[in-house]
Amino acid sequence: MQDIIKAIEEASIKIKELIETGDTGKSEQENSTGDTQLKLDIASDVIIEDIFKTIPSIKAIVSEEQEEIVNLNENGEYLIAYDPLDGSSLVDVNLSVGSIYGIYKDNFDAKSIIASVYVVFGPRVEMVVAIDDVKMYRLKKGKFEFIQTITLDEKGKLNAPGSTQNCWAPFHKQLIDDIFNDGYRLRYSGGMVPDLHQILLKGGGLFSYPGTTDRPKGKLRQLFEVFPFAYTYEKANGQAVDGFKRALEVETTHIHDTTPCFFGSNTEINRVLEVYKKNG
Ligand SMILES: O=P(O)(O)OC[C@H]1O[C@](O)(COP(=O)(O)O)[C@@H](O)[C@@H]1O
Ligand SMILES: [Mg+2]
Ligand SMILES: [Mg+2]
Repeated sequence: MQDIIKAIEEASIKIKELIETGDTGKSEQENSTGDTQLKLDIASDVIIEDIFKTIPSIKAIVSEEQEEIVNLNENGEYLIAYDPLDGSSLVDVNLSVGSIYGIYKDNFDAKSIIASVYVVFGPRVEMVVAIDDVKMYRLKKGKFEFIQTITLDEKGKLNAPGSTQNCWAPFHKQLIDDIFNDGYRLRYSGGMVPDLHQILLKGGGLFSYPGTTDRPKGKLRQLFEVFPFAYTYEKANGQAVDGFKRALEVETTHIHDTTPCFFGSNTEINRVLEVYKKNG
């Protein structure tokens, strides 16, 4: 596993350079989810794939930006699903973005995830590794230094409500309104990595990306986005659910499947489960 973490560190140093100097324009291509790919999405995907190809312990990889699984080493132990540049459309307005990696064994599905890593590219570059616990590292002078272990409080103060609000179910809108009426503060940048990183570091709160009338299964992708963060939140003493059950119990039928998702500390997630149980 250490070889994979080192590979992610190496890729992140290159992606940082790419973000700082690369072209933020659109490419001519779409990915499997139908998003127009930015040149930065494609270039960061190439950086990661080229580095992962040199690691013998990786059996196969799949990227949010590619259609198919890429087999690497027959005898490799690990499968990695990754989102090379999450929130890439925020680079041109100079907001934070990230990379997300889910490390799986045997199958690309929720019950096979065994570790998760994400990297935030903001004013500083930070890497968060969840294996048995959740550890944060910061890039300083070309090296990732350990900074702290992350754990969530039982209850937080932040609310990050995602997706198109005029497509929310009325009970979901009521839930979000009630949370604001209880004094929670709005914190939503449109980048899943910095938004979830903020909630983790500020002790807790709620990030939601529900199913909506325009996207009943939500927007966020199971293997590349939801399961890795679900793993991290659970290891940090929080929870991640699809409204009704643990996100890590959601079935995957296709590598690019999406799911509604909610991440947070225990008080907020229990509140979501209660409301969805009554209305779902
Ligand atoms: O603009 P919306 O609908 O709230 O969606 C925001 C979400 O979409 C994403 O940007 C999707 O990720 P990509 O940029 O990798 O496609 C998440 O980072 C973010 O949480
Ligand atoms: Mg993404
Ligand atoms: Mg992406």
